[in-house]
Amino acid sequence: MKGVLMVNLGSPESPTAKDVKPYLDEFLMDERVIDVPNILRNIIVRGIILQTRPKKSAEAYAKIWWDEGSPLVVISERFAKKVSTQIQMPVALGMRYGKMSIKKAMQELKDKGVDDVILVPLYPHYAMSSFETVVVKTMEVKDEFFPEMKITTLPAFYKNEDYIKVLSESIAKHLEGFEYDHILFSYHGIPERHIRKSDPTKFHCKIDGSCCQTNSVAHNTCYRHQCYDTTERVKKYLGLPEDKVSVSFQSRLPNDPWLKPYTDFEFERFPKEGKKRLAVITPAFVSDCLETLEEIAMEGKEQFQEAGGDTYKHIPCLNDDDSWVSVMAEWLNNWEKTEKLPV
Ligand SMILES: C=CC1=C(C)c2cc3[nH]c(cc4nc(cc5[nH]c(cc1n2)c(C)c5CCC(=O)O)C(CCC(=O)O)=C4C)c(C)c3C=C
Ligand SMILES: [Fe+2]
Ligand SMILES: [Fe+2]
Repeated sequence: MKGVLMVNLGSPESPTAKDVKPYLDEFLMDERVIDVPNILRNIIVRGIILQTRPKKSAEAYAKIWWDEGSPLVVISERFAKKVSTQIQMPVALGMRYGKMSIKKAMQELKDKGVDDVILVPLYPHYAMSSFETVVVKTMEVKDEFFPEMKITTLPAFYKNEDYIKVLSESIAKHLEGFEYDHILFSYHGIPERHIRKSDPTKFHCKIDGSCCQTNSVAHNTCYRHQCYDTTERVKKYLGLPEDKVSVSFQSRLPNDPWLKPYTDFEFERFPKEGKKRLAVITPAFVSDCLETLEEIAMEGKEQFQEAGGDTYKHIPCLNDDDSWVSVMAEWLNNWEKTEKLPV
């Protein structure tokens, strides 16, 4: 019997340094997130980052935490539940990091008689630190604990027409009545090195956009290409003027060059260029989370207004929007016809 395994990133158990520390430890010790040799990763993560970051992160989480728990987890649960009412197979939700593990979710499916799993990484774009690590981890869990299970995966849906339509229409709805000078598409950043590592041709990706018009298999795994592609498609769908839309990348750790332009630098720049009414959309995430609710909706607004900006609007992620739920249900109900990740 078929069943659906949805996987999102995960969150700490509570917004306290005590719970943030083990969560960040598991997350940042992932070799696809901090991709340096194990000994060096140990030094960077355990010797440096985890010495101070858990306290700072816990304070940030506390600002956005809901009575029901972490927004990312609660929203993912609502989404999975709504989708399950529109399809004829069991749905389980797992997280790549933290206590709501992929193993627990797979066990839940197995207990319901599922042996044919549709894996849905809840990321629109492919990155080794998001989509790829979910697929690899799920395969490891399958091989170790559920060898009899078959797994097929929904590919990154960044250019899928149904997705672009619901994303665009959600943006349009939230923009109603908001006069803006500019719309910023702010995506989660990744180190530039990750783009080169994910390029199967090893020479295509130039990280400056000059390669993106040349057809290449590299685009199937190029996070930067896919972020710009989503933006172009939404721009076209909504007929947004070229000069009123741009892309940036948020959230980075020090030392490495990360994808540019950096979102916080853009917040400083726009008011100086007369762009004083700003809307920000965060399409790397399907669910609102720390990175959108704190970094963009709170910190970003403050940075923009301190730099001379006037009105500011963070457009929510798709979350458990009914049209988005219907699109996902449609993909799953028509799984035979839905595009699958090649194995
Ligand atoms: C090397 C570090 C990181 C990479 C690479 C990275 C990629 C990446 N992350 C997401 C999605 C999310 N990240 C979130 C939080 C978060 N991310 C990093 C680091 C990297 N992410 C850190 C240290 C944190 C924690 C924040 C903090 O403590 O300061 C979240 C939010 C989680 C939540 O509970 O709300 C999401 C979602 C993607 C999609 C991605 C690659 C494209
Ligand atoms: Fe992240
Ligand atoms: Fe490219």
